[in-house]
Amino acid sequence: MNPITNKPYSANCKAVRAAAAKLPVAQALPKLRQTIRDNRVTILVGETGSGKTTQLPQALLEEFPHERIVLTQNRQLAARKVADRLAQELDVEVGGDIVGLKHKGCNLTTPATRLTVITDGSLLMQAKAEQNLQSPKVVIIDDAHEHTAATDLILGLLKSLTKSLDDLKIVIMSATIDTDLFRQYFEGAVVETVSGRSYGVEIVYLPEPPMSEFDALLDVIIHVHLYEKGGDILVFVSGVKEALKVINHVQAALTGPKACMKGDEVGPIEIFPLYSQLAAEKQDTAVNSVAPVGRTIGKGRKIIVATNIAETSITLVGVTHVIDSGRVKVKVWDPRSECWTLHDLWASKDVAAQRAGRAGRTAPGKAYRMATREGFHSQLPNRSVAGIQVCDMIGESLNILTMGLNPITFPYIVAPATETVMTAFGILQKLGAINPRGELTESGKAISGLPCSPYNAYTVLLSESFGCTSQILSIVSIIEASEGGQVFVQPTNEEEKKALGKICAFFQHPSGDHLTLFNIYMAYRQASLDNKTDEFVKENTLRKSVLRDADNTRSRLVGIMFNRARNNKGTFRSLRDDDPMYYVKIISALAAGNFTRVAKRIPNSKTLFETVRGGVTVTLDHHTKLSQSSEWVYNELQGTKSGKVMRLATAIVPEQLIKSFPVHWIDEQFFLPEGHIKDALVKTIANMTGLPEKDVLVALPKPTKPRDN
Ligand SMILES: Nc1ncnc2c1ncn2[C@@H]1O[C@H](COP(=O)(O)OP(=O)(O)OP(=O)(O)O)[C@@H](O)[C@H]1O
Repeated sequence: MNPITNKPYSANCKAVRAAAAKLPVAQALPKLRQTIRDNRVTILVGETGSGKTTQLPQALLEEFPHERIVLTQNRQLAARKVADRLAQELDVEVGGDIVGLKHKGCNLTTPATRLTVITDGSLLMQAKAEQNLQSPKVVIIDDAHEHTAATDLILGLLKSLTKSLDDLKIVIMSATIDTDLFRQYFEGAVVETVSGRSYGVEIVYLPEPPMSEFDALLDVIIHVHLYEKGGDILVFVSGVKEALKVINHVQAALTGPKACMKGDEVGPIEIFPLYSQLAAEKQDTAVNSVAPVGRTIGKGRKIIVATNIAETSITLVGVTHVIDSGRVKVKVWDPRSECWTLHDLWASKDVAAQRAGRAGRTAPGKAYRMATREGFHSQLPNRSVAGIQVCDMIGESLNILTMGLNPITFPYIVAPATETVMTAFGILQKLGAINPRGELTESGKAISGLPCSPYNAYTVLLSESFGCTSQILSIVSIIEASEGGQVFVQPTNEEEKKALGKICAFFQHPSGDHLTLFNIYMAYRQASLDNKTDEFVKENTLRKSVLRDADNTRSRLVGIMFNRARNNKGTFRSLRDDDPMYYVKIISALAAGNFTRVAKRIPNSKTLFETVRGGVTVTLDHHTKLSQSSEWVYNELQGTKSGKVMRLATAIVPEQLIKSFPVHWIDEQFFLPEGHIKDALVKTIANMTGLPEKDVLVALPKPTKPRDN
C-alpha cells in the first residue's frame, strides 16, 4: 500500500520502487529521517547516483506527513526530470497534491501540494514575495556545491531564519560539497555521509597532452562509438557553439561521404544537442529518445552533446559513457567597466566529478577526461567560483533588500567583492531603487516586483510617462527571453550565414537593435494571430522557444502593470500606430531607462565609442547597423577577446537624450571630466536653452541632490 496516497501501488511503480530500494541511500534513510527531525540543519554527502535526490524527499514526506517540503534544483531541466521521477516512484502525477513543479513560466502546484520541486531562482522569487520562507517546513537544497547566486542567497535567508523559525528543517545535499565550509556556516549542522553509488564508473585520462583539445575530443567520441561496448554517450562541452561544432564534425566523420565506417558496420548513431536555450520539447527529445536500431548488428547509439545543463541531478537512461571536454563558460562582471565577459575556462574538479557521475546510473560506466591524469590534477581548480563572486550584485542586492535584509551585512556563505556591492548600490541609487541611506524606495519595490532585470524593470516603469508601456513591454520581454538579443538559430555553414544576413536586413530598424528586436517580435505576434507561428519561425530561422518565452514574460509583465494602473500607482498606455512620434517616444523611453549606459562616438572614429560613465572605449557589435552620423547610443556592454562590445545599441540624437531625462543630463555635465562628451553635452544644452555655451554651467540650476523617493 502506498502510504502517501493510501492506494495500492501500480505494477510499474512497484518495479521502480524495487530498484530504488537497492540504492545506497536506502539503508541510511531511517537514520537520516531521525537526524533531520532532531536537528535544524543536516548536510547530506553521498556519491552521485547514491539516491539522495529521489529517495530522501520521499522519506521526508512520510516523516513529516502534514508539512510542506520544497526541493531545489539549479536548472529547469533537472527540476522537470526530478519531479517526473519522484511522481513515478510515488505513483502520482506531477501537478497534484503530492508532487508539484515550479520554475520560471511553470507552476504545477495546488494549494495543498506537499512536495514541490522548484528551481532556486523561483524559490528566491517566492521568498521575496512572502518576505521569508514561512510556508515550507522542510527546505532541501540540492547540489549546494554549485553555489549559484540564487542558492547562496537562499542559504543566507535560511541562516537568518533559523533564529526565528524554530521548526524549520534545512537539508543541504551534494556529492561534492565543501563540508567544512557549510558546517562552519550553519553552526550545529550535522553531517551525514552515504557511501556507494548505483554502478561503478571507470575514469579514463588522455595518455599525453593533446595537440588540439577539439581534435582529441572528436577522436575519443569516435573511438568510443567504434570500439567500446555499452550504451549511449554523453559529451560535455562549454557552450552552444561548441556543441553544434562537435555535432557537425561527428556527423561528418561517422555518416558523411568521407566517413571511414558507416551505418550498419558500426551501428547507426543519433546525435542531439542539449543546452538551456533549447525549447523544452527538444530537450525532452534528447533526453527521452531511444538509440536507433541498426539493420544488421542491432543496437546503435545515441550521442548527446550537452553544456552544463546535464551536469547535476539528472539521470539520462542508457548513458554509459561520459566524455568531458573539461571546459566551462563563466560569465564574469567587471564592476569598473560595468561590463560582462564570457570566459571559456577549465572546469573545476567538482564539475568533473559531477559530469562523470552521469555515467554509472543505470549500468556500469566510463568517464573520459580530456586531460592527462597529471594535467587534470595540476590544471583544474578544486572548486568552481561561486556565482555571487562573478555576478553584478545589482539584482541580487535588490532581492536581499526586498527580503528585508541588508546586502552589506547579509550572511553570505561566500562573500561578493566589496567593490561590486558598492557599484551595485551606486547603480541602484541612480535608478531610484534605493535612497542614499541604502534603503529600498517605493520605486525600488516596484522594480523588484517585475520579472526582469533592474534596468529593464526601470525602463518599464518609466514607459508610463512616455505613454508607451505596451511597446516597451514587448521590447523588454524579447530582450529578457533572448538573453540580450540571441533570437536567431546559429548558422552552421556559409550558406546559412548568408541567408541569415538577408533575414536580419529585412527586420533591421535604422535606429538600431532595440527596434529591430521589436520588429521581429511584432511580426511573430502577427504570425501568431494568423496561426502561422511555425512557418514564420522556420522561414526566419528564429528560436521559437525564445519567442514563446517572450510571450510568457510579456503576459506576466502586462498583468503586473495592469494591476499597478488599477491601483492608481501607474498608467498602462499603448501608443497608437498612427502616432507621428511613435518611434521617438519608444526610443526616448528606452534612453530614459538606460541613461546610465550611454556612450558617445569618439570624434572622427568609425567604430569607437566612449561610455559616459567610466570613460570606457567600446565598439559596436558587428550585427548592429547604425549610420555614421549616429553620435550617441545607449547600449549593454559585453567583453570579448577583441575588446568591449556594445551588444544591444540604439542611436539617439542628443536633444532627445537630454529631453528623455533632463534632470540627469543637466546634472551630469557638471561632473564630467573635460573632453568630447562634456563639450557635446554643453553645446546641446546651450542650443536647447538659447544660453551661450560659457553660461551653461553657471546659469542652469545647481545639480539636484540624488533623488530620495
Ligand atoms: N529518471 C530515472 N530513470 C531511471 N533511473 C533513475 C531515474 N532517476 C533516478 N534513477 C536511478 O536512481 C539513482 C539515484 O538517482 P538520484 O538522482 O536520486 O541520485 P543522487 O544521489 O541525487 O545523484 P546526484 O548527486 O548525481 O544528483 C540513479 O543512479 C538511477 O539509478
